[in-house]
Amino acid sequence: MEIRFTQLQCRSSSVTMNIEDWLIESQQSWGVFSTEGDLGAILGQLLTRQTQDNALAYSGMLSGVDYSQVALVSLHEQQLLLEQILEQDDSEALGYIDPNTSVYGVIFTQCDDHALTKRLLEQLDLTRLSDSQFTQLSTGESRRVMLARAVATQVPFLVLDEPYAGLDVGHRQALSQYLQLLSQTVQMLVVVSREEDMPDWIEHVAMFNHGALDSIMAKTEWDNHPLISQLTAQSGQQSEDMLALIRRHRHKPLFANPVFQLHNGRVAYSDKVIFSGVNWRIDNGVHWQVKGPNGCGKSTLLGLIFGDHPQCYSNDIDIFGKKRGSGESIWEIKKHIGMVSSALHLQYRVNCSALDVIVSGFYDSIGLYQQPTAQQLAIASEWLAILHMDQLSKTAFRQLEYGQQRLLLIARAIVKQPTLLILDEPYQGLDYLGRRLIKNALELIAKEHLSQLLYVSHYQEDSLDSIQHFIEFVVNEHQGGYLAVVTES
Ligand SMILES: Nc1ncnc2c1ncn2[C@@H]1O[C@H](COP(=O)(O)OP(=O)(O)OP(=O)(O)O)[C@@H](O)[C@H]1O
Repeated sequence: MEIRFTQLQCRSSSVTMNIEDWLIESQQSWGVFSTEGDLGAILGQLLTRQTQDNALAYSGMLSGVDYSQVALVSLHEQQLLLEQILEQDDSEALGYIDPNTSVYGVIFTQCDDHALTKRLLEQLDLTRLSDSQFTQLSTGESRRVMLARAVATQVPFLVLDEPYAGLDVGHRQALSQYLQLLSQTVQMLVVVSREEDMPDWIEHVAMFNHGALDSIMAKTEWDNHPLISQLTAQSGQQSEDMLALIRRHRHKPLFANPVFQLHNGRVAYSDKVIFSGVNWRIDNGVHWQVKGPNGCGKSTLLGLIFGDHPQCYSNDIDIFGKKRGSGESIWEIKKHIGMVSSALHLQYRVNCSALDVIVSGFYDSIGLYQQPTAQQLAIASEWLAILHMDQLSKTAFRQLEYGQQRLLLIARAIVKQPTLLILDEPYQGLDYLGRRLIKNALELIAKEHLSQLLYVSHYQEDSLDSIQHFIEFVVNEHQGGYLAVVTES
């Protein structure tokens, strides 16, 4: 497909995309790097016209696209599929699991071809999850299923918006090799917001700065581009502003040690043990990073702390000086925890305004059902200004882009300055600047002990200097599943 953008302008809620002239020649694959705004979402929508009734308006010219021959992989698409399955889920009424919603099913329905489905399962390391329900997968597992689904459509052009988001190091490498092979037969636009996610095999890079196509270059030229260091300095200032806001509203909750303790933790689903023999003690003031490959149980472990995992009562847990299951109120515990995760993002399916989302952090609610105080509203408005979202204060959460939603959920978690701040892959969907901003802010929060961090990220570059304690899941050779090793650096 030969696609040409000429004097094209297109507006989304985060950014206005401007392209003077860009030619994607037939059989070329491109890497797209964007500093700000959800460029992947805009390009994806333009090239698929996926929302025909509500197609994204643009001025200028876009020629050469055969919309029916383009498939899109994005976090937004993933969220939509999950929502769709959850809404239609009548497995309880049916008394059996709908085969179309298994991993195999969601891929097979795209191609109606058993041999291709099996091949994709193997190529994307999904064979062992073939019968699992799509809605029960971990973040990295779902990401790979979304890729397999797109490839299963067998269209000649793929838009991959942040395809590496949520994948562990091993799966990122494997995916890069897989995409390189695929690029021999399928054209791709690979949109990334992390420098190191730009695939080595990509030959052409389009660099967008503040929404405008800034330059087109060979990959070697891009590797040494000076824009990156300028951007880093810019986001540093914004994070300082954020910290000033947090410091002003500082308060100090006190719990005796240990803040949390898990004795011989174990989580299993019928025939499958996820982890066992996990002992973990969290003391005051110590920040932790949870590590391990996709599917090892990181989110599950954090769910045991937060209290929303069904097996938290079958485990021996002490939290904030109380034994879990001893009649403690779950709300009393949640009051001291701020949480950001893909599961929470999926749960946040209410249609309140951007401002209300941040305010809801004071009440630990999904949506806002109480009359906030003037002070709470003022703090939430300051957060919106720091996130450059003050114009969107009244915009409904669900109308915002995935990355903007994620920024609001991060602010929602931080706003009450919880004792424990649980950040389970917080940067998913954030653009380059958003990620820098949040990472700097988290580093400062940790350094000043404004909250105690429990942190998950698969990227080495996301490591926070203030985190020196690690709990890492490794394969349990003897008993199956994973066990956890605690280390200090
Ligand atoms: N209800 C369930 N039934 C069966 N398996 C489940 C269920 N819920 C979760 N799992 C499995 O539990 C495992 C652990 O999931 P979890 O989300 O904790 O992984 P993770 O380490 O956070 O992974 P990632 O790095 O991909 O985010 C996954 O393999 C997932 O498929």
